[in-house]
Amino acid sequence: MTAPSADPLAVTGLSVRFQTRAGPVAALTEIDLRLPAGEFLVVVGESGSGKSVLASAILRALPANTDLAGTISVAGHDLATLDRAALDRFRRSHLAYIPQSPATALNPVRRVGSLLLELARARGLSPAAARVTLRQALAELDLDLDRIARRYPHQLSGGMQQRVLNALAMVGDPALVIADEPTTGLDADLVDVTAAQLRQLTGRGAGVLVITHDLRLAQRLGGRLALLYGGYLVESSPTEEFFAAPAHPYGDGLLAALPERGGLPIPGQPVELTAPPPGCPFEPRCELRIPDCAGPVPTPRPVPDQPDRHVRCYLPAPPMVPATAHRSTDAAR
Ligand SMILES: Nc1ncnc2c1ncn2[C@@H]1O[C@H](COP(=O)(O)OP(=O)(O)OP(=O)(O)O)[C@@H](O)[C@H]1O
Ligand code: NI
Repeated sequence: MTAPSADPLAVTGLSVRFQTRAGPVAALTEIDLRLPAGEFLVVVGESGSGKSVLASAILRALPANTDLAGTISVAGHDLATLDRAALDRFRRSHLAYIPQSPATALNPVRRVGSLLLELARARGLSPAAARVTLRQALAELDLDLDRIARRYPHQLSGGMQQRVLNALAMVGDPALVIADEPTTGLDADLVDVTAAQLRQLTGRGAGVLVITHDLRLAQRLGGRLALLYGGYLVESSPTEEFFAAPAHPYGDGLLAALPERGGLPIPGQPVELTAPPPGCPFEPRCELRIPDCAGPVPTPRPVPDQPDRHVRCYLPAPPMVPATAHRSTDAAR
C-alpha cells in the first residue's frame, strides 16, 4: 500500500481554520514541509503556535468545525481520499502516533496488555512477534509487559502511560512516526532511552516528526527543524545550523531564553489567533522590525548563501548571529 519512493510526509500549502463563536481561529497558515525516509523533523514553537494541530491535521483527526486547505501526503497517500475504514486501517498500519496527552490516548476500558498486542498486530506482526517486540521496547523503558498487562490505563502513572505509547511506536515498521512531546514526565535517563529509540526508528527508515518544547532534545535529535510562530512556519533549517545561528529573530529569541544562554524571555505576548496582525506575526515582539514587517506577511525565501534554509522574514540579512549576541544590550539595560 506504500509507494516505495514516496516521502513519509509531504505537506503543501496547509492551512487550518477553526470556526468558533469568537470567529475563525487561524491555527496554521500555508505550511510546506517535507520529511524524507530515515530522517528527523523537529517541530518547535511556543505554546499555541500550532504544533499539535499540525499533528492532528496529518492524522486527519481534526474536529468537525475545521476548514483545511492544502495537501498532505503520508508515504505517498493522500489520506483525504480514503473513507473512514480505509483511513483507520492506514493509520494503524503505517503510522505511529505518540499523542501529547497519553492519558486520553489509551482506551480506558481495555486492559493494557491486550490493547497493546492488538495495536502491535495492526502493524502486520504475528502475535508472537508483536509480543517479543513490545516486551523489548518496554523493557528498555524499565517496564515489564507481564506486570502491566492486566492493568487498565488509569492504573498506570502518567510517566508509565507515556512510556507505553513510546514503546508501541517501536513496533513494526511505521513509515511515519509522530511524537508530540514524547519526553513529558520522563526523567533524564528515560529521555536518553527515548531519544535512542526514536533514533532506532529513523535507522530503520521511518520518517520521525518530533514535536517538543525541549530545545535540548531537539538539538540532540538533529535532522531538520521547523520553527512555528502563530501558525506560520517562520524558519526551516538543518537543526544544527539553527542552533549555531537562527535565521529568524523568533528563533534567536527562543535560544536567548534558554538558561544557559542568558535566560531572557521574549517580551510581549503570543499572537491572538482570532485577530492576527496584518504583517509578520512576530512583528509586534520583534526587536529588529523594519517598516516592511507591518504587512503583508513575508513569503518564505531561502537564506542568502544557504539554500537549504528558508525563512519568513523581511530583514535583508536575518539575524544569523550566534544567539543572544545582539541582545546583550538589553541585558545591560
Ligand atoms: N478545536 C479547536 N477549536 C478552536 N481552536 C483550537 C482548536 N484546537 C486548537 N485550537 C487553537 O489552535 C492553536 C494551536 O493549538 P495547538 O494545540 O496546536 O498548540 P501547540 O503548539 O501544540 O501548543 P502546546 O505547546 O501548548 O501543546 C491554539 O490557539 C489553540 O487554542
Ligand atoms: Ni501541543
